[in-house]
Amino acid sequence: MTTTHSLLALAHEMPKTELHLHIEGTFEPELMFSIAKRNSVPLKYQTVEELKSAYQFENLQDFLDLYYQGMSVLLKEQDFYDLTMAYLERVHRDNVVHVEIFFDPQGHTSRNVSFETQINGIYRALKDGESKFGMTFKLIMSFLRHLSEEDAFKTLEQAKPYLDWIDGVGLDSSEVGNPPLNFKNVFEECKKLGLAVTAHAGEEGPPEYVWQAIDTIKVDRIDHGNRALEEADLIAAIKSRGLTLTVCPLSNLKLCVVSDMKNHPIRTMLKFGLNATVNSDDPAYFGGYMNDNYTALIQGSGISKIELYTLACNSFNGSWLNSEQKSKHLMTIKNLFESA
Ligand SMILES: Nc1ncnc2[nH]cnc12
Ligand SMILES: [Zn+2]
Repeated sequence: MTTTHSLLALAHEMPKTELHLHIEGTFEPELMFSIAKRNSVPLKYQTVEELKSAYQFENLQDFLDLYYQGMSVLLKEQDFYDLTMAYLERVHRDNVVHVEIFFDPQGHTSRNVSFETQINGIYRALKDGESKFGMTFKLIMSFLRHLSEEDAFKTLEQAKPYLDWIDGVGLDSSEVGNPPLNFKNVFEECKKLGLAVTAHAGEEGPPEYVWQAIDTIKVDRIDHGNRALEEADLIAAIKSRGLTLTVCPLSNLKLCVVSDMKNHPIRTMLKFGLNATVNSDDPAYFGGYMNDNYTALIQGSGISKIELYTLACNSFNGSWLNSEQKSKHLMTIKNLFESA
């Protein structure tokens, strides 16, 4: 018999990949205070505890306001390196073996921190993480959807010298009122440049935004996708195209996208045959990294061993690893589940 205890052990032990992670959302208050101090940037909060007590959100925008405030202490290449390395060290302990991380260039260039400064720090940490932990990675540049498409094009120009380091592009920030359609041309250009494409859709925004992401932007993956479950035709379209959904349980709870883990839609997604995966989104703000997300799902929504196995496989299948790398990890997972 599979007990909750043995499922938790399996979930923690199995190799994992994280496909939906904003590096700026891994900024732990302790590190934020230490970087703020060395850069002589004042913070609105006096102590770590005071800052943490502000992490009460009623919706996505409440969180984004704090998220942009937090990242404003990142000024130098070393700051981006330290932020990224702290995340890699943390998730290495969760048996994460591959990461595909977002960064938000416009959140920094808007404060006169150059694209070069950001990417040099992030990429150097990712390369060091690869040598130190054997952790492979992909880097995804995300456009802020509350800004214009023109601004996104400017960012793409800044990225051009670094395209060898960038695997894909994403679309994030305030969803409602900022549909994927507004970014049709810039994503077309990104596709021509050979970049993979993903977009946040259906986190708070309506099913129509998910349609736009798949039909107009022609995404390779959907970030969140919760509200796709409101339309049977949309579920069928996502399924027939074999698109992966990068679902974020603790994020959904913290941002009131779901009211209780008991009602989390991930099991429904699996029942419909959708390729749902588990991810942490902004772990420093939402109360947990990868294993915490699995723990919350196992304890809260009662997922079974076969569902856990499907989630583990979906993550590698939905990653941008090559087929040989995928097969290697999938075999490890299969052996682990068979012997458990
Ligand atoms: N959950 C989220 N949704 C949209 N934009 C984000 N930026 C960081 N986290 C985000
Ligand atoms: Zn996100």
